[in-house]
Amino acid sequence: MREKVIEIKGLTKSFGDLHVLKGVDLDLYKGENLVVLGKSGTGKSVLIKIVVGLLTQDEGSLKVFGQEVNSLPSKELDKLRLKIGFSFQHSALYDSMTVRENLEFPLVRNVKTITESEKEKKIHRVLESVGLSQAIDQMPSELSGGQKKRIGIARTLILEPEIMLYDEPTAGLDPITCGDINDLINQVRDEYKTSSIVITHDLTCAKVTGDRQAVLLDGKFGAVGEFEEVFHYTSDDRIKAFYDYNFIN
Ligand SMILES: Nc1ncnc2c1ncn2[C@@H]1O[C@H](COP(=O)(O)OP(=O)(O)OP(=O)(O)O)[C@@H](O)[C@H]1O
Repeated sequence: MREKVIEIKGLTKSFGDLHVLKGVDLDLYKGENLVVLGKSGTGKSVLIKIVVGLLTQDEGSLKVFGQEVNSLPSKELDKLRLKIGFSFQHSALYDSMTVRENLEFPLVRNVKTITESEKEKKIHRVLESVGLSQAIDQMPSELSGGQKKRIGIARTLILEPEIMLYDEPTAGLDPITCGDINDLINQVRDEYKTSSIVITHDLTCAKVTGDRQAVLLDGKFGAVGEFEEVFHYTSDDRIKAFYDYNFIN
């Protein structure tokens, strides 16, 4: 049986009278890219924030690597968080730092004992992985939107997380650059053996990167499965509408 790296059961989350998650069940399997789709405001980011511990659920269970996150002591929780890389929508590079310094930052902050040569090795490896070795001494302002996304992904990858969370990785990019980022997401899965959740509104990104798709509808996952299964054989008008309004290759 395939190993589950994240196991979510009956998760609920409300903000006052706003019931955002109403009993979410979802599993992430080792080595897969799982795409999470859903209309704006359906709670995709809330779900991801619960997974990384930025928010706490009201009810339900969240296990990461078999450990119930809520019952972990804070030291253990910190260790677990290091295994999860969160690639933000706005890659949030530090504008006053070079690419090298941006990549060094998470290492210095999170890895207590690291030698200069180990640091250099890691920086060069991730830059090579994202195809931007030549940008090492550039400032973020000198990079294109797609290059900034790549460096953002490199900065997350440098800690070698076992789980990657991508929040709208192709938002705001032209279709060609979107294609490059989609390829990179698949390359990261294969090269770093990551298990990933990809949040997107972009169905081309979903189709290209997703081993499985999960559609969040009214606080629960309405459909989970392979792309064809979810979008071509659905009888749910909400999922059909989602498909019809997207451009698909
Ligand atoms: N900290 C918070 N306090 C109160 N309400 C919140 C909070 N975080 C999220 N919400 C609400 O929860 C709902 C879901 O928000 P969320 O950001 O998860 O949506 P989303 O599906 O990621 O949307 P989008 O696709 O537009 O990013 C929204 O109505 C939002 O206003």
